[in-house]
Amino acid sequence: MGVTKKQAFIDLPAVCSAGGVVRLPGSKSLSNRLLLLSALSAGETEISGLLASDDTARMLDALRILGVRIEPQGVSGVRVQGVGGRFPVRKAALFLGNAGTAFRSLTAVLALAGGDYTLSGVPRMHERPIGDLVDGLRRLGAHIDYLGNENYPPLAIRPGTVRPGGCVQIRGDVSSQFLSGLLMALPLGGVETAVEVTGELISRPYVEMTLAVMARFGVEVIREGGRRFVVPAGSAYRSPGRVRVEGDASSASYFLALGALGGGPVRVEGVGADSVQGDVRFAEALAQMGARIDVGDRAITARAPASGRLHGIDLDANAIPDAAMTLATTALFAEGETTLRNIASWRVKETDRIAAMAAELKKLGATVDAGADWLRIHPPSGGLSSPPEGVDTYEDHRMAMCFSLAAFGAPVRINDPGCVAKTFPDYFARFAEVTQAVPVIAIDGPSASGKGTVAARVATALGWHYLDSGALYRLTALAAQRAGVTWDDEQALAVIAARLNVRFDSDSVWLAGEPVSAAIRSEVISAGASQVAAWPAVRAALLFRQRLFRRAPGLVTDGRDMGSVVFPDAQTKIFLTARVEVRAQRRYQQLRENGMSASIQPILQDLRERDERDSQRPVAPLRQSEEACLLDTSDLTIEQAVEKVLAWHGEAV
Ligand SMILES: O=C(O)C1=C[C@@H](OP(=O)(O)O)[C@@H](O)[C@H](O)C1
Ligand SMILES: C=C(OP(=O)(O)O)C(=O)O
Repeated sequence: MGVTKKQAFIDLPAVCSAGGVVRLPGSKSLSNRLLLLSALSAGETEISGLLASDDTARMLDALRILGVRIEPQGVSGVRVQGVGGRFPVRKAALFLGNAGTAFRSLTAVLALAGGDYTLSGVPRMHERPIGDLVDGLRRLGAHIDYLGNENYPPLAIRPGTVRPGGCVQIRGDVSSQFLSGLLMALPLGGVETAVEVTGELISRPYVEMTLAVMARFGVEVIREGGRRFVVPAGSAYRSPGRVRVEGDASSASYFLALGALGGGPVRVEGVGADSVQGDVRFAEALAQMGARIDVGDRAITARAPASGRLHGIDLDANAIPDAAMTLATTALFAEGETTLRNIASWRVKETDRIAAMAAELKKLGATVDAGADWLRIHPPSGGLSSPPEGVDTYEDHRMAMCFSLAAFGAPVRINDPGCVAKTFPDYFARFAEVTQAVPVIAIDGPSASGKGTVAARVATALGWHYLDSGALYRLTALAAQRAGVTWDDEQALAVIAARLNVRFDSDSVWLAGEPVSAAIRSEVISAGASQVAAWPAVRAALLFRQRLFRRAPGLVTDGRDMGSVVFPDAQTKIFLTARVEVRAQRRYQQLRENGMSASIQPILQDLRERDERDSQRPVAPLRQSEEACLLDTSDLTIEQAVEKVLAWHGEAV
């Protein structure tokens, strides 16, 4: 289940359990720090386990433009030829996307580098503050101009009279990346410089990570209390030769949550107890919610609580701003409310994450309260609702990944899923590997083949849900007729299909509160259904609607494109047919039993024409897909056909 960058949405099936092993992609924060310090070092550095994503691509591109030689090595490694503190290219324009870790650190480094540089990013990057860092750098004598709004990128950096030394103050309450960037840049000055943080220092573990990475490259920053850091005279980066990037602890959070929600165990490999990433402490928060967690040296495992259900928590999440987002969607399934505090930085990340999270959680039925720096989630009382318009992701990779967890409650449509490329391009494929979707038996076949009768009986036998997908097309035809819309008006029909107010119960179909089981079976509406079903816009409008029927414990569905288009991942696919003469005979008998007069010839003729139309139409034509088992019921009773389907299903599980 991969996604492309431009894909409008991905429909995640409802998930009933999760378990397995995930080898984590490299840490974004470590990858970009290691790349930068390798480039600034004397000597060559081999980095393995590097993250391949948009954020690291922006850093790699920038360093190459600055004249750093970087060659790929193996599957996920690079060899970086360090420049010994001086970039060969003294004038360049750098585009840094929405990579905070690249933008902030390169601003600091280039401000002390003595060249002419412009730094820009995507529109959202230009809304993410950088004033506190620029102020700190200007105090050191850097020459930086704002090219757009004051205190925000894009920036122009010119050679200044930079005199590191003494003590420079920097604010730490908007982003820790300002302090991290400044600290990483100061060894370029060569003289002792102290940095003093004013205001609160948020996201502190990321500063610890910065100090750990600098130490690995030979620069030991001296700490004096919690807010003063001294970069000693004569500090210079030296390559450690080889470094390996840990797995990304923030990316681990989604899979650990899956383990906690879906039974588990889910084991993430690549981070563990000795990690330098603060986000490993997400596992503790999950344990507080009741999950069973094992933290090993290089792996973490999560399982659901013995009681089965997580419970809400009240947490100061300042130290784990990224992974804390995962708690917000995990909270949808917890007992009681969850409050996340001290998360003001969420407002200036890829989007205003407090506002975005609140808006989308509400769409799923949660009650949400939010303040300037906190968020409280009350899980939906009557089960999750799944908005047909999809969950919006605000060009924020973490929104997309967090909301994949909603699939534990209902099928969910995630809009713009390609935004995960910022840190985890194959996220959805990995998600599919460790989750077990609610099973589907998809029965496709031509008109009057008996597939509906067989499917409904199989559903009853298994205690599963049943979807007669053809009924949705019939309902669209009927609703259109009632609204005075003709069956050739594709766009108007699509609007009707999207807004169908329909309810199925055990033996009736309801349209806008009125029973219509008989009305939708009339010959006129049957012909209308076939006509409206040929319109691509109608099929698109009904796609998610059909997928919404996939709920635990399972779904049996019949139609024309159930196995090929609507549920391509169905566990059991059947193409159910019968000779056209047999189908005509069955339809004839059915009509007679219902007291209608009928003769066989026109029925036969009509079925032949309908077969032709259904198999020739350009959108979702009726044909047996390769994986589908062929069930010819010409010489079978209904009971025999049902038994056959159940037997095939038994083999598939
Ligand atoms: O230094 C880093 O690598 C990061 C620091 C954090 O940002 P803030 O310090 O802005 O909270 C975090 O959210 C970001 O994803 C990565
Ligand atoms: C805040 C994030 O990114 P950035 O490094 O751009 O700040 C993030 O990855 O959640």
